[in-house]
Amino acid sequence: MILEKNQIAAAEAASGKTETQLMELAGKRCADTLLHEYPENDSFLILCGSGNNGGDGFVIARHCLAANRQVAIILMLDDIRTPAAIEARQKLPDSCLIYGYQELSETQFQTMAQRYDVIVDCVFGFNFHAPLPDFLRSAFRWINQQRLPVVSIDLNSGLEADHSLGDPDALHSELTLALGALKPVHLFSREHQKLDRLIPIGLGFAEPEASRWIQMDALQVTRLLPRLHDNDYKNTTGRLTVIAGSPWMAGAAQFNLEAAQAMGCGMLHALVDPAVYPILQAACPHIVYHPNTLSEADLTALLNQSDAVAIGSGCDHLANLETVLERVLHCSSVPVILDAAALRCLARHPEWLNTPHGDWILTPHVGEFSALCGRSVEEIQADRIRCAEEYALAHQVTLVLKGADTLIISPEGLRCVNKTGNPSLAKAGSGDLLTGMIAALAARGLTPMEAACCGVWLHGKAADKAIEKTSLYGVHHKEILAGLDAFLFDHQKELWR
Ligand SMILES: NC(=O)C1=CN([C@@H]2O[C@H](COP(=O)(O)OP(=O)(O)OC[C@H]3O[C@@H](n4cnc5c(N)ncnc54)[C@H](OP(=O)(O)O)[C@@H]3O)[C@@H](O)[C@H]2O)[C@@H](O)CC1
Ligand SMILES: Nc1ncnc2c1ncn2[C@@H]1O[C@H](COP(=O)(O)OP(=O)(O)O)[C@@H](O)[C@H]1O
Repeated sequence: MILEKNQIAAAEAASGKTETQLMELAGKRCADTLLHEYPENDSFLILCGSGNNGGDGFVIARHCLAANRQVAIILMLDDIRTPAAIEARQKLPDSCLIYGYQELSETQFQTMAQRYDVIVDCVFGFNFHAPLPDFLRSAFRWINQQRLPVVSIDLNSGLEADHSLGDPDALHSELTLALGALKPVHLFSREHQKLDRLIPIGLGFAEPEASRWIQMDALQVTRLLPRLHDNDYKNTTGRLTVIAGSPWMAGAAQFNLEAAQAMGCGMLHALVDPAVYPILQAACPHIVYHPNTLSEADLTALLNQSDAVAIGSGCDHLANLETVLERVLHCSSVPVILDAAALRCLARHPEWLNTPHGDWILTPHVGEFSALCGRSVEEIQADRIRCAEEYALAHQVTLVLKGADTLIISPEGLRCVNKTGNPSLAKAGSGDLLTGMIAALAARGLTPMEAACCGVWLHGKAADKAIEKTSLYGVHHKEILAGLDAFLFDHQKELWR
């Protein structure tokens, strides 16, 4: 379950518990987790803020003291502002060591931070808004530089709940305990590398009725995957046209085609530069090839017989890419998946986006997205959700912003952050496989958002399966496709009707 900041109050009210009761529950469960995760003689230094996140810290301190752990609290901000936190502070035993950060010298703070085994970060929770005040920034920067073990409660202090990042000096944690539900920022843990491990702490919240967040899992993906029927034949199992590859880059087309085939696409056509045709014919003999110099009428006829079109992977040296792309974008009534060179071409022709168009799925990595939206890579990475959403809504496209935590946004603003995959995918060619997979799913009749979410999830899952048998270094396209096949084989019964 994912809750945005403005949905939390409703979840809290629907739980039937008061703020104090929720804090007691959260604090107890966090303390139990800490006591379980860290050995008996480990001590805790709890950094508390002025809100309820700080209140959680007081409850945690009380339970850790009761378990005979060595505990000290540092009040990082001057006042305690919320009634529940004030109440939790009052319940602390007199024996609890409590210091005010402003009263400690820098050296005293640093000595304490190093003397305790674990720093528990209860400075800011979901109501933090960047930037960090300077006095905290220097403390956080120092803790991060020393790589001290930090456990963050709910959110790493300095991260913003609804955005993909927050302040660049947000605390880095080795463990974060997410309270009640995941917040959007938790989904970007690999992308911003602010936390190593996440444990959700349940508080009995119910799923919100309307959510913009789509969560994919094996069940959801197998529910969406097209079924094969006994009487199917090649034209009922997805007709896909792939426009890919060019001299010196034949492999991209091969990867598109092999991935689409592995995804069950029945009829594959490929429009390619004649120079790469002999290579592709040898690698993928089951495809029907056409030269990229096809007449306008023949290209239109080909598009009319397709259920989806993929264009751009490895097309960097395709002489007439611009003409072909313009034709595809304006004549095709079926979903078009744009990758790599097609995205760069689209960036040079923003006017194409501003005319009414069909279903387009754009699959940029952050560099390609930077060219498309005119923002710097740093600006996008600092707020991937906002940048991607503004673009998808303004241009009415399905956007697949690739990366370690690929973000998918529909033209209506539905969002999905993918959690499958691993760094074995950080290799040239991985994106070409993804394009083939999404395109095949779109050709099989999934909506653009379904095809994108399913394709990205399966691509990551295939890589996760691949590293069960091959080293991270050694995974290449064959191992990924074998991983995909292994997943589909596991679900064979559900896919055959
Ligand atoms: N319902 C639940 O799910 C449960 C929630 N629980 C816990 O409550 C937490 C949320 O608590 P919260 O609402 O009190 O906010 P929290 O983030 O602790 O602090 C906000 C304070 O920080 C301040 N502040 C913000 N930015 C700042 C800045 N840049 N620089 C300086 N100050 C800044 C801000 O001041 P303001 O901006 O409003 O003036 C305000 O005073 C949540 O994360 C979880 O841990 C659990 O107890 C139980 C169940
Ligand atoms: N560290 C990672 N963890 C998970 N997925 C990754 C990681 N690095 C790359 N990927 C995925 O691999 C693919 C790489 O695509 P791209 O950068 O376009 O490469 P290319 O075009 O060379 O094939 C994307 O789907 C991306 O999300």
